[in-house]
Amino acid sequence: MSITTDPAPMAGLLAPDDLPAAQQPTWPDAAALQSAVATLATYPPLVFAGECDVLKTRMAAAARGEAFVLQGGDCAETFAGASADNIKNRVKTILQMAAVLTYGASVPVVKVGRMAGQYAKPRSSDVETRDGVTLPAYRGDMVNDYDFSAPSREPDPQRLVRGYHASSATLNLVRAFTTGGFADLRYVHDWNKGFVSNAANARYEKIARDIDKAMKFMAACGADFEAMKTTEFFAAHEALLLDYERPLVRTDSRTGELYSTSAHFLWVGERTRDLAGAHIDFVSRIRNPIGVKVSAGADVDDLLRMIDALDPTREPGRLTFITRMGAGRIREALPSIVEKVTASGAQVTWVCDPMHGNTFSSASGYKTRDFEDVVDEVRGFFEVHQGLGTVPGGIHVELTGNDVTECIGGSEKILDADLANNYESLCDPRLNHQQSLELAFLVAEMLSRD
Ligand SMILES: O=C[C@H](O)[C@H](O)COP(=O)(O)O
Ligand SMILES: C=C(OP(=O)(O)O)C(=O)O
Ligand SMILES: [Mn+2]
Repeated sequence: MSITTDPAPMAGLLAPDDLPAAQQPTWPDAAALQSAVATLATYPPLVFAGECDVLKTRMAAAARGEAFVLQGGDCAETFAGASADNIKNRVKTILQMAAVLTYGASVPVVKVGRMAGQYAKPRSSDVETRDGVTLPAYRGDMVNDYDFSAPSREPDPQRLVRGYHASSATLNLVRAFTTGGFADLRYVHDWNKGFVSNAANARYEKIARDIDKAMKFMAACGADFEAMKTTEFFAAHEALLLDYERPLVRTDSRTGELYSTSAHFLWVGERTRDLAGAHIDFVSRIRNPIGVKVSAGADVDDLLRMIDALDPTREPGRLTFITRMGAGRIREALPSIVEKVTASGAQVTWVCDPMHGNTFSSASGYKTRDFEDVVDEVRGFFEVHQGLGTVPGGIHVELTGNDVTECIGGSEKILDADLANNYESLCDPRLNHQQSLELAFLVAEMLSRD
């Protein structure tokens, strides 16, 4: 593994001032911003270039149908939420989902957390009005505070530095969990402990028993379990806040190439994927595996130009299209996009985000999603790819390991009236632990039929 510590040539190269950058905060104090950016530029990398290259090979395998990508985590991480319990529950949930998928569909699962950097949010509106008072919108903990007061909502560049430290602490714990024995497949039962018992847990227990049995059988046959003691786990977030991302780019000492060291995988969101904009320009300059969100309204010629800009050499695993079309539109909108992209010879990894096209405001006023729509969009995704003979490479889900009530439906039958019970998200509604496991069981069935 290479250590990438050389500061990137920042001037000019990574910060062309002339490109429009959507969804950036208006920092009130230019000198304070300069100082925060300069501080970030001196910090050590959070991830290494060699790890990003490994993830690229995993994404390439998923594009060929030899692996399946599971990306999951909060819509918006918060500094206060970066606690040991929250992080552990999220990691356990992803490990459980991966076990269900691997066991159910006999396919390796590439585990990627929306974690350790998912602190900035694009918003539909720059402002929020409550009881006649209008303030800047909350843009994530790396920009401002959710509390509804003028000082809290003012963007504070010191939050970029806090974001780095929170990401570093989170990633440290994730690495400890996934390489320090906790992710050992022989402890597959333990990942279920501490969660309230429910139908999905019970179903998981059954799979865990089967895995246990298989492991004991293999142990009796003299199998070597060394490789099962740890698991690969990658970090990802939206490359939104350029004042955070640019100073964390480093030169890989092996190759002289530039890498983002803020995460293994970065994606550009639906609201910032302007071909002529600063975000696409930024990710075109780094060598990490990258993603772009694609809505039902995406123009396919735009996407083809994007492929040329981001993956001119057609490098396997380099580019992922994360489609987020909505359950009602995916079956009509996705086929022509996949067809034309495939016909162009490009080899992108197709991942389904069944969350962002299915958000609505409930009668009680909460932003929510119906579990049925989430499942239906994934089903549509599989149907389209099966119909075209292309590869459904993974899913990208907003989830938490906690017992929240943010999305309606699922076998617990969460209703609109239940949303108030435990709605914690500061941005979009997440699947709770049980809904996440249920989704994994359903996707395992779709995958094994594929
Ligand atoms: O997570 C995605 C976006 O940031 C989010 O959906 C925007 O939400 P808004 O429409 O409430 O601004
Ligand atoms: C902002 C997000 O999604 P999108 O860009 O697809 O709207 C997100 O993933 O939280
Ligand atoms: Mn979101």
